[in-house]
Amino acid sequence: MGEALIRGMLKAELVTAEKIMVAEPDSSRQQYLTSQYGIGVTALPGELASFAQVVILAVKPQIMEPVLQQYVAHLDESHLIISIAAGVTIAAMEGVLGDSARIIRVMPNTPALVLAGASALSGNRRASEEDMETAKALFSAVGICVEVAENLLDAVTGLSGSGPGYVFTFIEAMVDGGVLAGLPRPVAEQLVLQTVYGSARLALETGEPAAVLKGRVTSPGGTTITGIQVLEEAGLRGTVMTAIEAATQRSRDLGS
Ligand SMILES: NC(=O)C1=CN([C@@H]2O[C@H](COP(=O)(O)OP(=O)(O)OC[C@H]3O[C@@H](n4cnc5c(N)ncnc54)[C@H](O)[C@@H]3O)[C@@H](O)[C@H]2O)C=CC1
Ligand SMILES: O=C(O)[C@@H]1CCC=N1
Repeated sequence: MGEALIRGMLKAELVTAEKIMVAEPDSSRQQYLTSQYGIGVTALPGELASFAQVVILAVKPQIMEPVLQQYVAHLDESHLIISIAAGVTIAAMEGVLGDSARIIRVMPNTPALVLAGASALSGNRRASEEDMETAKALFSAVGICVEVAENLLDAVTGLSGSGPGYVFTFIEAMVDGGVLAGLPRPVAEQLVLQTVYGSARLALETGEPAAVLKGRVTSPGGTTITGIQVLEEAGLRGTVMTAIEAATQRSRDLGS
């Protein structure tokens, strides 16, 4: 996800490559990032802290605490700390960095890579209005960005953070359905991706509720309502809701 943000921010021309440095312990990843994006790389927390005014934490939640311990001696109130880690609370980060740290949590998603991300953020009391505007500018450059209360970030993670995973699973299933109906897979893939893209654009650009837009597809006694009946009988809606609640709970568990 960190790389998606790098690519998105460079593509949005929000920052130039020389303004970005990545702390990455894996030397092969270091070489890849430098050659791919022309950005600075280091394995040294001190070098990163000296270079950056905004530090984006994009390591897995399971290792956030030990990683913060590596940085605590190098970070101070001059740094804006932005974490994209699922579940890791501001309080947990303040527990390592101290309660004078300026911390903002953001939950983005991978479409940020093509400037179509969905992010939500929440800051601690030390994060100034300017800090919040900085974070909003960073993540608005790669999609939409909304502010929520921190206790809703688990729901954001379960919904839009993980959401591309649900959508890609549905896309896979639709493509397989097209193949089952006799279409060559490449043709089915092309049609499915455009259908999902077009449907999302139709909803975004008309602002009409999904139920209304669905109504315009479901001809009486037609094919669509026949297919939807199967989805409803299989409990599609309830299953999707349960999946999002389960992912939300996983986010809570990662933070506990
Ligand atoms: N993958 C996604 O769609 C999203 C992920 N996130 C969050 O982003 C974070 C990263 O997730 P992924 O990108 O999926 O994991 P990842 O494993 O692809 O990336 C984590 C990166 O951290 C690096 N790393 C490990 N130890 C390090 C250290 N000591 N110092 C610096 N870098 C270190 C790894 O080399 C790796 O490149 C997680 O906290 C996740 O919750 C948030 C939103 C969406
Ligand atoms: O699956 C995960 O834990 C990460 C956080 C949201 C999307 N991917």
